[in-house]
Amino acid sequence: MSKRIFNAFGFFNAFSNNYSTKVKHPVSRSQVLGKSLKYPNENRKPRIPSPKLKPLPKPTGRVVRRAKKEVNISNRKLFKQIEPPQEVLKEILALNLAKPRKYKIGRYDTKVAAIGKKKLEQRLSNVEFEKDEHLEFPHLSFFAGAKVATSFPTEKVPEIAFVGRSNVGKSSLINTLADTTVVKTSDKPGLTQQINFFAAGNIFNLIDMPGYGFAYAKEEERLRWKELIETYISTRKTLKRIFIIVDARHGIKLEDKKFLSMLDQKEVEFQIVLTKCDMVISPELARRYTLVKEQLKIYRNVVEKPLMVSAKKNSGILKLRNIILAMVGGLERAREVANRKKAFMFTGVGLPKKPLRGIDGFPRKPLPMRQKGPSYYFDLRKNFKNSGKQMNKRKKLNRNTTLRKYVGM
Ligand SMILES: Nc1nc2c(ncn2[C@@H]2O[C@H](COP(=O)(O)OP(=O)(O)OP(=O)(O)O)[C@@H](O)[C@H]2O)c(=O)[nH]1
Ligand SMILES: [Mg+2]
Repeated sequence: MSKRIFNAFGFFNAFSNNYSTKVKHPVSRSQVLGKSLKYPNENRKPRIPSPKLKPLPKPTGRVVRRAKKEVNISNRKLFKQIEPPQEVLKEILALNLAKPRKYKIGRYDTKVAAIGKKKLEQRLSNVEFEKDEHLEFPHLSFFAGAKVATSFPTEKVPEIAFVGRSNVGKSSLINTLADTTVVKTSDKPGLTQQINFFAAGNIFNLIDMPGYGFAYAKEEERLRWKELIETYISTRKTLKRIFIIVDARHGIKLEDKKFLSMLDQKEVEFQIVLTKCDMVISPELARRYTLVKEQLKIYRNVVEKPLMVSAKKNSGILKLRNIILAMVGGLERAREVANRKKAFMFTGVGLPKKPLRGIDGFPRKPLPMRQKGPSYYFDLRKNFKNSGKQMNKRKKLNRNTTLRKYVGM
């Protein structure tokens, strides 16, 4: 019996440190008083419990929860503890960057969402925010693709490169930036498999790189891309800046860190751009921005603050555009063209429908408006239309091509 009681005490002491709400008191009263569980009717001499065995105070749920929090704190919880800065929230709101919150209360959705936005606007009304100037970007055209370092084009004009993990949105960002669709994009990682050179007028080049990290391509192929990127970065003299594109949902990953360390070694300046911001709600985005800013403190070659953009919603693009134009010395020309375009919007005169590209890639000064009225080509088209019935198919086709040549259809 003494052995059993000894065991029971040991058990009790073990539990007294690690208490849980749901576990009952492990030692029954009968055990403490010396009654056998096997033979409950057997009367034994009751033992006086030692003063150490006083019943413990009942643990509350709060105590248990606090103890757990201190032990297992996940990265996600740490991330949630970051206080979103007011000026960042204001910027996100002003640029319409983030994803709108979803409210699951039926038909009152939009109303409640609007109230939420209004409240946020009120709270941030006294926070200062600098607006970006609207500038025109020169015409973008593909002129070279390099799979090996020997096929890099000659170094003539300043170059700006876009690098990042696969499928992060590098190609989409270049498209939105230049307001075109010349760069191919895909939702499958690994579409861009060579270094693509795009000429922005004859002022500067934009470089679309293959991604690093996971992609639908062979391991050796990906290693080759990585080497190609590194060669480009270390040998190119005209390279002005590298924009590291980071997914705003995931932040800086291990591959990014390795790449940034490599840039630090090679003394190349870089700036971070958080993209796909339209897929994150505003407090999360503000937290992500703060965290990224903090993580960048260890790198020497990082320049300026990270940028937040959404290629899909075309928000936050102006700032990136202005930084690039300022770097390559195209700011004045871009401002002039933008002003001309603005004047056209007000008066309706000054610009032709299809922009005519000048030597610098910006739309050139429009030609004088043509006089309205029946022209030679107009009459030509009319004649063809009427006489079409009598013609055979081949003749008709031939005439149509001639017509197209004249009219420019
Ligand atoms: N919602 C949203 N989707 C985006 C944004 N930018 C890119 N995407 C999408 O992300 C996918 C990948 O875009 P890409 O531009 O091809 O990505 P990439 O970095 O060039 O990819 P690789 O060439 O394979 O390295 C496409 O499906 C895009 O539509 C964005 O700002 N918002
Ligand atoms: Mg791409």
